[in-house]
Amino acid sequence: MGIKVHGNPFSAATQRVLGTLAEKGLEYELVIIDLGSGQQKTEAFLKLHPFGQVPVLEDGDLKLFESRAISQYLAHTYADKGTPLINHDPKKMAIISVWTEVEALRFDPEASKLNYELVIKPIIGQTTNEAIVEQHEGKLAEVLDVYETRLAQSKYLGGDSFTLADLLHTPAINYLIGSKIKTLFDARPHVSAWSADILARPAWQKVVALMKH
Ligand SMILES: N[C@@H](CCC(=O)N[C@@H](CS)C(=O)NCC(=O)O)C(=O)O
Repeated sequence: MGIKVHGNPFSAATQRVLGTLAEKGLEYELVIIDLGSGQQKTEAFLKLHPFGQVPVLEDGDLKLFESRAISQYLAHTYADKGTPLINHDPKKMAIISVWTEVEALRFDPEASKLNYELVIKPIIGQTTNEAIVEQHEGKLAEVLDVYETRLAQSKYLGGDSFTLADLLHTPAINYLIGSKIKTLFDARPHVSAWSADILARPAWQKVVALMKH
């Protein structure tokens, strides 16, 4: 039995997993879950994901949820395939882990709220709350100041090469860059160059192509 992803090509969390699979050059089947109709909350789907969200990964008899845990699993299990997203040296891996934690705990809380207000709400016919945007824009700017300093010293967040630490950011940055928040990236030359670099990767472009079908 091959790899199966239950998700939606427009979901940033699903895209994290699809981006990892693409970097690893792994074949998979994407089972589309219709989030608009609430398919993720059906009894059948709750058996795969107890919180009723996407993505879910099935690899043989292993079933996983949480996109970052799935990406970690793929990076470790298929370490010798495609792009090496982790490092076997414990110190180098620790630095990658610092930045995967920063993504989850500092970057994403701001980025996902901004994406909800600026990207998702217009799609689902709701009005953007500008006060919420302003609040999280300020917080994201503070986070990106730290990234600017880091990326002035290191080509990628986790070190000299592209790793999971960079990859996990790609879906949210892809959406943010298409919104007015792009100015926060443009104002920081190293962040701007890094974002352009990770968005141009052929593996990410494969994920983008799935949104156009
Ligand atoms: N921390 C989770 C977040 C998953 C998540 O928020 N999924 C969204 C799509 S990006 C979802 O399923 N939304 C529908 C819902 O919550 O009902 C992960 O990284 O997998």
